[in-house]
Amino acid sequence: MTNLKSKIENPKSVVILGAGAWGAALAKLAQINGHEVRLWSRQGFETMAVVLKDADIVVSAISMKGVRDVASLVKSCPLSPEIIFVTATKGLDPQTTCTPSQIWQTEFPHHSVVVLSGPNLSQEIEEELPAASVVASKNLVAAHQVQLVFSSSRFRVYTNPDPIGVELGGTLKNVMAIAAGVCDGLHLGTNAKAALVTRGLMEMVRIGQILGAKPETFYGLSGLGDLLATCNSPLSRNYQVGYQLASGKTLTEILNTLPGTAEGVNTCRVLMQISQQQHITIPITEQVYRLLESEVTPQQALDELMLRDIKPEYNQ
Ligand SMILES: NC(=O)c1ccc[n+]([C@@H]2O[C@H](COP(=O)([O-])OP(=O)(O)OC[C@H]3O[C@@H](n4cnc5c(N)ncnc54)[C@H](O)[C@@H]3O)[C@@H](O)[C@H]2O)c1
Ligand SMILES: O=P(O)(O)OC[C@H](O)CO
Repeated sequence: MTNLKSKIENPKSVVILGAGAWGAALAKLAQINGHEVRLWSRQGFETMAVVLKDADIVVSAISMKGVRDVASLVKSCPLSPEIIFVTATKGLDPQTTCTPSQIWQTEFPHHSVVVLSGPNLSQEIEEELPAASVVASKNLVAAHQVQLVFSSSRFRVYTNPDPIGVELGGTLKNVMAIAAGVCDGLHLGTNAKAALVTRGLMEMVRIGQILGAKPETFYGLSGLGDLLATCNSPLSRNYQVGYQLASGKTLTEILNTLPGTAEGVNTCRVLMQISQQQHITIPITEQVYRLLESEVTPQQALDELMLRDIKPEYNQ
């Protein structure tokens, strides 16, 4: 354990890849702590090689669709063998169904990869409201280094030894946030929302266990915590997708005006591939998928869920 008051004895050179909402908020957190921070974006003027020079920690806050290309670009640059990679993306690769940390670890097998995830709506972080998050890695020394970079009196960071669980907690909840937006958009009430989020958490645990996560991780900040934040906040882009679908807008109309990325749309499609390959029962995700594909209306999706076979609570 480290006393926060004595923390900035060793400032790091931190590179943030992606200057979107989350990249900018993470850059601010590290800067406030006295670290040297450089931001790379595909619209920027500096080359990746120049930005990465002398970096200690490289944080990816790129949307899922860009992770593979950006990781290969980083690989083409000269790098110190000591660099720690941090991934803050909440998505799944549609081609391989891999998580972002699996992509980074495959590209950089000899480097430590740390997952950063938690209930972290970027606008609230930018406003310096208090929040907590998790850094997870098989290498807990590396996770602790990243914990020191971001921890402050406004941002409390915990370490965790289950990177795939922490990563999937943040990724799978985006699909549930779309469903929660629909629930609120249809004015279904507090009981319905509680049922949806609780059953959604069970669905997340079921998928997560098959993909190698520890079930208990989903009851922490990156699973339950992020569900509570994202399923209840109009600041969440995923929640907004669901809310606006319930009001009758098409997905194309919604995505055309959404500020930034709603990863749950792509994640839902990838989860349908995984559930078919692995025979996992994911009824809420399936209805969100059918809604996104315009196969059902929000009301029909609700009816399908309510009229499923009755069963014990702790059984599929
Ligand atoms: N905004 C939040 O509150 C928040 C919080 C935690 C995690 N996240 C996650 O962080 C990731 C980024 O979210 P965001 O809110 O910053 O999204 P954003 O849309 O604001 O920014 C996305 C960033 O990715 C870059 N990008 C996209 N495709 C790219 C490509 N092909 N090549 C290079 N760069 C590319 C964009 O240029 C931009 O810098 C998402 O996976 C999201 O789920 C977001
Ligand atoms: O705006 P969203 O829906 O991508 O949510 C942002 C973060 O994941 C909340 O933790």
